[in-house]
Amino acid sequence: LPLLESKENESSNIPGALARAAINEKTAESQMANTTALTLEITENIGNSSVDQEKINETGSHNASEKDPIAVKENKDDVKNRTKLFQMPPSPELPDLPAHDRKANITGPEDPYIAAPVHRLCYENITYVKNSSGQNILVGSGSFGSVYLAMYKETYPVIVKVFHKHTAKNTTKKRLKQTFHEARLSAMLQPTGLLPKFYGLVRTEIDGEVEFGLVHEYYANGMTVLKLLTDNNSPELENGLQPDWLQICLKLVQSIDRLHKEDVLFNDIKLANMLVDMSGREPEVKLIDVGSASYRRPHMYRAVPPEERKRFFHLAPEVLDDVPTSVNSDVYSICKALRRVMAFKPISDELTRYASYCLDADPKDRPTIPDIIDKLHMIISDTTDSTLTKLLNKKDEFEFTHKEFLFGLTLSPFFALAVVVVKGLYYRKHHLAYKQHSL
Ligand SMILES: Nc1ncnc2c1ncn2[C@@H]1O[C@H](COP(=O)(O)OP(=O)(O)OP(=O)(O)O)[C@@H](O)[C@H]1O
Repeated sequence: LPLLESKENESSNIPGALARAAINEKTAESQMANTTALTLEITENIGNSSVDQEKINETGSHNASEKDPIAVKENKDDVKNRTKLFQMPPSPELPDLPAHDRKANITGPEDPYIAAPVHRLCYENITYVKNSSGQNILVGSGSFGSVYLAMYKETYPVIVKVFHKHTAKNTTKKRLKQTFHEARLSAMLQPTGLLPKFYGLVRTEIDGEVEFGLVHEYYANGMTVLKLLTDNNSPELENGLQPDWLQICLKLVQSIDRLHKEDVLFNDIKLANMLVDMSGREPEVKLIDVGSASYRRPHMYRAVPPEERKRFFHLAPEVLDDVPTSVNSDVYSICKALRRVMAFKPISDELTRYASYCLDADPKDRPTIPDIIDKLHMIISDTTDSTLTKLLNKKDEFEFTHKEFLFGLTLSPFFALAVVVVKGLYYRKHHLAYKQHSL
């Protein structure tokens, strides 16, 4: 999520590929007003009574009922704010979403940012998972929101991301805009598989606060790349094997490449914003937190004073100087992430050198993402060759021989047994590692 407030940016400032998509927002907005494409769809099979409980009518008051704790608890100010922000339709549909989100430049009602369906989920289908003391389980918490664990239709583990209420810079209006921007991007990017599955939006009540929450698949037990890198006790390492960090790096860069192909800048690339699933043959990386991402336009971070810059170590220096974000600034953040991985797991000096060179370079001299992908492919093939040779030698070194056993036996049966056990364990470890690398 944006750690800083973004500023409205003139479309004339949009560089390169993004500029071609810049449109007259006003035209698009008026088009939007006449189309139903803007309304969020309800695909849930909810009966009329649930619909009534969920809907907000034109006058902005809730159809409160005993079964609707949210409606009962909503205070007048919230209702007024929401009514002002949206034209509430007298139907089960969610209110129209503002089309003019400042982080998106849409081309018209058919634009995927608008046309991708954002499903509205019935809150009755969301059950929060509680800990032993009866509190909701908090999967994670960031500067802008809290992420809770829940079950969807009592079957699918999901997370519900709810934005923090009323901080100085987080008014109801901004929060809703932010929620809907993230919802639209998540829906639009579903076909790419870059994000965990997005189920939709739910009106929810968390710790007495009424909000719209974003509902996503609970992916990889919430294991971020950063956590995997720093947490030695993570279950993924139980089999004694190290994750294939170069593959993870490659997947990470490929994800951003794919994102750019959808005309989306991530603008907040860091290892904490990537989940990694280690359960398959290859690691799978998914992006989370597209709150700062921008569609067909750059994002503007407010200039950050030097003493505060440490907090934004992952962002390109120029964007902290009021320059709009770009493909180049995403490249900087990618290289920062790669160097961070190498700082924890110094597997390849070449990658460390390459990432450092990218960070030093002038924004326009930074390599392109395809350059980085090529480089990673090269490093992976070189490293795999040398790793395989090393592993093969190690495997052979621990291979158990009859001679050793007989020799051990002449000394002591216990000693022979100890040799068998110790060598067997080592052999198994190196054999597994060899197998993993040679696949
Ligand atoms: N789909 C998901 N599956 C599992 N865990 C998730 C998922 N989405 C988020 N999380 C967990 O919740 C944490 C916070 O999520 P997220 O980054 O979206 O919040 P945020 O408030 O936007 O954070 P920040 O703005 O500080 O980067 C993540 O670090 C991750 O551990």
